[in-house]
Amino acid sequence: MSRSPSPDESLDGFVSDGSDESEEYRPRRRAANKRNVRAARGGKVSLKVNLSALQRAREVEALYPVDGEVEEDEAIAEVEDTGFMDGVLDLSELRLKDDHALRPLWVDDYGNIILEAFATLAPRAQDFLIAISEPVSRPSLIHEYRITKPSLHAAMSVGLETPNIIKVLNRLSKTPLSKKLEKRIEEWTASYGKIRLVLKNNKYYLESTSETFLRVLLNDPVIGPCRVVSTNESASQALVFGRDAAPRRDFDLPGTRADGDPQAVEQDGGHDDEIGAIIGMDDRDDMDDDAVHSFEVAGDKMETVRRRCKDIDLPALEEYDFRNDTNNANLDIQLKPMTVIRPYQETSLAKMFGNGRARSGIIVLPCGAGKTLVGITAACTIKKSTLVLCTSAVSVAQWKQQFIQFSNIPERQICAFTQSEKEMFTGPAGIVISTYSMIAKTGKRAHDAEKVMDFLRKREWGFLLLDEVHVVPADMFRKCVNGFKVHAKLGLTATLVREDDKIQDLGYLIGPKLYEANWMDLAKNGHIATVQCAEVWCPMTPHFYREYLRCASRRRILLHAMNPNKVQACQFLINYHESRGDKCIVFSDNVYALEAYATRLMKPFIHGATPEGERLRILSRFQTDPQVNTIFLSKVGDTSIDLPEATCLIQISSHFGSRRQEAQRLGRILRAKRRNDEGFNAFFYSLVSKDTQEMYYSSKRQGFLIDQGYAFKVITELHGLDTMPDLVFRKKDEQISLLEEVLNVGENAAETADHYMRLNNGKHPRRPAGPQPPAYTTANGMPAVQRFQAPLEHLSGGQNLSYREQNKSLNKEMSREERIAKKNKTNGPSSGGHKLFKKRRVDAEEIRKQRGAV
Ligand SMILES: Nc1ncnc2c1ncn2[C@@H]1O[C@H](COP(=O)(O)OP(=O)(O)OP(=O)(O)O)[C@@H](O)[C@H]1O
Repeated sequence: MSRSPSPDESLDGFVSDGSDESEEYRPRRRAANKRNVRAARGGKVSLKVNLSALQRAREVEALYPVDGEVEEDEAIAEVEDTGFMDGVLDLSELRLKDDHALRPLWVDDYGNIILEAFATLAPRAQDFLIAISEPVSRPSLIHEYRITKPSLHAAMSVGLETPNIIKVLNRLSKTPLSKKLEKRIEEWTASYGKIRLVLKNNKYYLESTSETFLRVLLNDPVIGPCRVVSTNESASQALVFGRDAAPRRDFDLPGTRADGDPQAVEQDGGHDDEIGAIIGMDDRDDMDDDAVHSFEVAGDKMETVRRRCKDIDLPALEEYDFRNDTNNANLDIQLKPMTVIRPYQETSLAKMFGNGRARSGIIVLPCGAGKTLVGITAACTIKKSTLVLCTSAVSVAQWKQQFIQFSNIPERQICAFTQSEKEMFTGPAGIVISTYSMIAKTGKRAHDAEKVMDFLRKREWGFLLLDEVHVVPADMFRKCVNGFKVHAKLGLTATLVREDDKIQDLGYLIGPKLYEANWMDLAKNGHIATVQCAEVWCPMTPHFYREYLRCASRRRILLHAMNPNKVQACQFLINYHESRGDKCIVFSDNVYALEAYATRLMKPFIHGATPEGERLRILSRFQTDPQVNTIFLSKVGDTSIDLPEATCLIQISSHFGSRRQEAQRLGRILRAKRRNDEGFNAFFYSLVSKDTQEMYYSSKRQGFLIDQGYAFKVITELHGLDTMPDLVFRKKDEQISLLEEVLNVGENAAETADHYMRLNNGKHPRRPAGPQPPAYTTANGMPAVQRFQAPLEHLSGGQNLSYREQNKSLNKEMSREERIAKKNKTNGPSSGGHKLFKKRRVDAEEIRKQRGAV
């Protein structure tokens, strides 16, 4: 029987790298290997990787159809580059090592890696893989990773060296690493760290210890012209800039250990130092021993310079030696003594400050895992002026509140720059929090806003914090990164995905991904809630489906959102969960559907047009009032709404295939207060109208969460729904009335379609496979004429009395109630209401008194 090593055990003792194997064993091994792979394919260990490049390419192609053959070529090129073919990672030709059962990895020539997550060594291997590769998919038993150029650069940036990467990978792999992969890793890491981009005295310089590399940049047709040539300097002359101080290795965040200390790694066990090194040891100080050559580059050309450096495989390293920065004033900020950061927050920060400097990059943590505190701790470590950019004014308020809650920053040193607040700090250093749109605004600004912008542009910032960093690649926002003089940048996000291909741009706009937490691990440790996910299939009623097949795509959105069976399913789930004591959020992207559902089911709702005061009132009632257990939210609630009371989420209409939105919505219940109760589960339901395009989009949306290890169950029947009292739209004529209403609302009601068309460059979505609309539609699928036959009373709502009766908005009810309560409070219980009734009340009081006297 094979011996199971303990996780801390050295790999040296029981593992040989297979290179000493004699030729005679090979055929047998190959056969064993093939058997193993066959067994794996048929049994527990499936090597069929569902998200292959080709499949992804097809999915993207289906969503964003592009004419021509270029795409196919690109897909094939990608397949060749990644080694995937028809969804299968072919490892059958590889030779297994003797003790392969003890090793947790399968690694192919292209850097595709499968981790057996159930193996004893899996936790350590996982730490290593997160450092050197991109997590692709991490369900419960088998994880998939991929080594890419940026992932290797990220590994180098946290102090790993090429020989160590190859050595550890080889040790953990069930088969010897191929020479091809070794060569790839060597090539991809060869030029890393040769160039640095530094900001000194408000000017950017490209630096290198090697004059040769610097000359390559100087002579480059793109970077060369970005150089700022001083009057007394010839264009070909590289300027010797001086020596940099040696990097310090003390990482002194409150409550953290000295990760950069080599002794700490030794104490971990000297034999395991290569794996231990990923925690933050850094031996790269060769750049600091030699003279540094540099030249200045124009501040407004930073994006071009960064991108070009990446393209020519000389990525510019951006590290900020904040401890030795005497030019910028220090900010007196530190975490409050009672603030304790969690282990994963500490690990992510160790990646940023592992060598005593601040590395620019991106930290990926699930929603509700506390990214804000990670950002605040980073700011407390750098202790220089900090600029925070987030997505909305609500987030600005939350960041400010959390800075004050977790750190000792005085309120006057922290300012907000939004539509309504235009503050500037006094003194040499401080913190400014603003939104991307505020900064990215083009055109003329108000005088006070322009003054603040001037204040922001003129100074040097020690630290730029970018919340929800996935928005940055959008054309509108990328200038936020380039518009300021910044030393260190940290991007925070839960979902490093976009439906366009711009996410890669973050690599040169911000920096490499420094850390990505595993959602399932955080859930297991109680930092976020455990969620049960389900997709509820709601058949379309015959009337709705007939119209669905006839209508243009914009109208279809409304039809599948307003499907009466879906409304019923929603009502059933709300009732079920409210009776269990859950608090529910129902999400709908479609505002028309949102209002219609909420008014029909008598629940409050919030969307873009809901006034601020009403929003706050509804949210506070949801949190505190046992009578208000369900609210309806449009996409305004996707991010930055902190409702730890919510334990159940129902999605009735969503924004096409957005994986990010699905994850962000799930994030609303990951913060559930009750997450630490024994056996507690939060619930996430997606209601999908069967046999409509929603089915396709729904599976696409789930992609990201499935990769994080969530499993979606499909519910085809809700038991007890038929017998539920007060079930809405039980009668056929009610359903028909609803259909009429849907067909009669303006085109704008299908609001989400516009967004899709924008994404799709103005083209109409492709028709899904299946029944096609009848012949009276035009060539591009639009209906020539829209006719609907119905008796007059249907159109006038004559048959719709029972529907109209409940058609009141609870929002209005709630604000009326609250107004009365407020008046009662100020005027005493017997007063309030209209003055006419006040008079009557006084009269009634008189009469009562007289009766009492009798
Ligand atoms: N170490 C910690 N100690 C105490 N509370 C914490 C800690 N980390 C996070 N929290 C709390 O957890 C909650 C969620 O944190 P936060 O809002 O930063 O999450 P997030 O990751 O930014 O989520 P989202 O992506 O949804 O905005 C907050 O109430 C925050 O105060």
